[in-house]
Amino acid sequence: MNAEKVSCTLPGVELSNLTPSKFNPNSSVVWFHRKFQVPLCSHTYTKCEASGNSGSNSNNFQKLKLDGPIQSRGLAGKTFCSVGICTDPLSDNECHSHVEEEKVGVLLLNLGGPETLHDVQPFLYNLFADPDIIRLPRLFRFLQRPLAQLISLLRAPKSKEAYASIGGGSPLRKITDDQADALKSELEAKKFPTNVYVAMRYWHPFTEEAAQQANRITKLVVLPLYPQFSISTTGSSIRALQNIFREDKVLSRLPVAIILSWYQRYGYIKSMADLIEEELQNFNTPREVMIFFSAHGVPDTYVVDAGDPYKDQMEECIYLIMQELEARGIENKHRLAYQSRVGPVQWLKPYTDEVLVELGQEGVKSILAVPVSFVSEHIETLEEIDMEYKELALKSGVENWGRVPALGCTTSFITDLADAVIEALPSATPMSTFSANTSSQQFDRDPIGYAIKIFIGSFLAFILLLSPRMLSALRKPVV
Ligand SMILES: C=CC1=C(C)c2cc3[nH]c(cc4nc(cc5[nH]c(cc1n2)c(C)c5CCC(=O)O)C(CCC(=O)O)=C4C)c(C)c3C=C
Ligand SMILES: [Fe+2]
Repeated sequence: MNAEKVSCTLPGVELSNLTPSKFNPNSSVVWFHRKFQVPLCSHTYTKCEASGNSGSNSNNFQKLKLDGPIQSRGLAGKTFCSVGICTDPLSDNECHSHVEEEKVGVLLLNLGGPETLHDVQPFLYNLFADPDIIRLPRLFRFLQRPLAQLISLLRAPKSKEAYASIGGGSPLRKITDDQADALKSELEAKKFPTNVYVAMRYWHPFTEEAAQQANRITKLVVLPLYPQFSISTTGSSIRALQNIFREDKVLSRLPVAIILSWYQRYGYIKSMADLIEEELQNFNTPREVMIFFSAHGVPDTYVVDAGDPYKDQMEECIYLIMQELEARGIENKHRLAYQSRVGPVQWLKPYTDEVLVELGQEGVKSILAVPVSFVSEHIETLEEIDMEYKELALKSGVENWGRVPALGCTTSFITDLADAVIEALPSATPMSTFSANTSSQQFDRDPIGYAIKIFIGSFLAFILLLSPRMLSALRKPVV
């Protein structure tokens, strides 16, 4: 493959083999995430730049001028952007000699889910105790754990009901284990023997357990099972990893390559288009079906204040899938909406439930739902989409409903993930060490002060949570 190469060095990080998306082919600018110290797709941030680069969006990102424009390139009619990872697979010979003496590991990052109904409340506690999920101002961070305790207790009955309706637990662990096995086999078939580990953020096997297994390897590729980057998902898991790696003598020196997002990879886009094309055939009049992408939402402030690239990446992802479908002569109408909001704040709009009602009222008769932020079946596909949204759509006048399955272990998809791992390997460097002031560190320094804060925090959280608005928001349908 002959890609135009652009390379440039920042202290500790080398950017090489950058390939831009068609959105920004002549740019010589790459946006660099301060916190993760990893370069991100240049095109994702063109909007920040266009808006004068003065908004709070730019806070987390640092602009890096390259020594020449990133050249656009065509690859079977597609263009890609995989800034931060090497996008040029090495030739077979090179790959061989490069990796034979290494013991390479792949760490799959995922959310995790309760395996039994008994696990639901502690799982919810872990989720809400994550400062990347409930983002409190620094002054109120001491409220995090008491708030998590209260919110998880309040939400648990509703969540348990939902998990009960899909068989009493989340299928996420089993599916992720299957994906890990499939990826390992695929990498072996490509002559890249690796160990593949699973690191869940909020349930077993926890990130800490997985990281310990990575102790015996010489190079690690971190691959989130989220196609698009969000602070609340990939960002949170990487923060957890960085905390673990910083504390460990061996891990802190381990060369690591992090794939921040891969929604723009052609293998993924093609696999999604294949699923959609196949599922459309189940309708009597496929051309009249509305392709309805439903993405997991995040609170608005993530994007507006914290510069989360999630929304931009989601929109580009949908654009790329629709381009691929158009290239196959499929020109159906499509919509994107965001599901699974929780709590009293505003989330990304439009909301899935509201759009479904609108579509029904507008006379749309056939809808194909496409879950797009996740690659496994889970509670939000099996319960929220298949049960709640389907019922809502049918009640609103829609007559024919279908849903695209999650990618799971689809061969073309796993093959592409394997390619992403191989391409990322050359960019592995020891993880950067940024300092995070976690509450556990605070406990170590000042246990009495910490206990007082927890007590006051619990009290304030209790009052806050008893407000009628908060109560009803938390009891809203499943997330
Ligand atoms: C890209 C995917 C996801 C984003 C972004 C995300 C953000 C996010 N989620 C919550 C709150 C909850 N999420 C819950 C479950 C859940 N979330 C995702 C994915 C994303 N979340 C998945 C795949 C799952 C299901 C896991 C499983 O068990 O199958 C839950 C628990 C379920 C429930 O009680 O409704 C909560 C709560 C927030 C607040 C958030 C962004 C800030
Ligand atoms: Fe979620």
